[in-house]
Amino acid sequence: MIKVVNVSKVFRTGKKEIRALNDVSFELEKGKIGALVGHNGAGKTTLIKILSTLIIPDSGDAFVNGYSVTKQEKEVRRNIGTMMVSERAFYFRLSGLDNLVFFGIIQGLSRSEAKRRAEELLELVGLSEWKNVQYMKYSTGMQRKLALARALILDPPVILLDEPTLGMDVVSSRDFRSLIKIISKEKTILLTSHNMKEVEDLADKIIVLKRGNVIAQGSKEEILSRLGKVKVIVAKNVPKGLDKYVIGYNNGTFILRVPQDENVEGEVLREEKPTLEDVFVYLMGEEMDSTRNRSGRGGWWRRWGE
Ligand SMILES: Nc1ncnc2c1ncn2[C@@H]1O[C@H](COP(=O)(O)OP(=O)(O)OP(=O)(O)O)[C@@H](O)[C@H]1O
Repeated sequence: MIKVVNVSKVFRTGKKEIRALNDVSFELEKGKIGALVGHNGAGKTTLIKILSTLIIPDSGDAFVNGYSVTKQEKEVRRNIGTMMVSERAFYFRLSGLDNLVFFGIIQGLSRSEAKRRAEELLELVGLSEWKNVQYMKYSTGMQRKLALARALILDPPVILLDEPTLGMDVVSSRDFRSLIKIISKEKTILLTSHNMKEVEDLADKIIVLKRGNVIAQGSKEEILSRLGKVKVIVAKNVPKGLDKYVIGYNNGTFILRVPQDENVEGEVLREEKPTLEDVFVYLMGEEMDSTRNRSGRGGWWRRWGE
């Protein structure tokens, strides 16, 4: 179980203050998969780091299996397995098996226990055939699987995964998602992702962060209910503020996926139920434009069309 209670975190660099998390609260029950979503810099990794006891919140507290991240760090560490996005801890010249045995031993297992557990986990993540191959020869997908195996070494009840399928090809990421589902039956899993299809496929609960604030949370159905239908429109012009809904551009005409009640002049091709991606774009508001168009000259399609 994970419980986050009024967590805030401000980073200070020189005179600049960045409010990475602002009064964030949510709960995730045992056996559930939670997904933290939000634009770049929304605060997802900061929250994962707080839950991993890598950084301390300025205020509020979070609980992992009932243990406080601010007061019971050791207990929290025994209850979590983490897989961070920038994974540099593995030894490149050691095999997958030797890497896992090493991490088992430094986490307190005897050599024989570590070997037994490593073999078991390599089987689980589908790397048995590659166990004696050096880590540096592993593909991105294999490296990520090994990182997941390492997170599971002590069989912790809570698993934290920061962008677990980043950089993986379609088949590997689908494979990895199946693995996450298998593991989740016994555990609480919190992951971050920018891939809305992945979130749709995996998450029992979705927590949407925007500039460090939780702006929506709930089941997939609850999040989807934030938006009525969407319409796909071919239009000659994009009304101000609706740039984020453009999905295509061709010879001076735009294709938009917009919430049904938005007023856009054009030909409506079809109306559809919204996807999570639609709701995400809708909820993110001007954030999408500011992250996509740093030039301030409008979307890629505008620049392309100029
Ligand atoms: N150690 C740090 N020092 C200063 N600022 C930081 C630090 N870590 C994070 N930040 C800032 O805090 C904000 C939240 O960052 P965070 O990495 O949590 O976002 P994120 O949602 O994980 O983003 P992304 O999707 O790009 O990984 C950002 O503005 C980031 O620049």
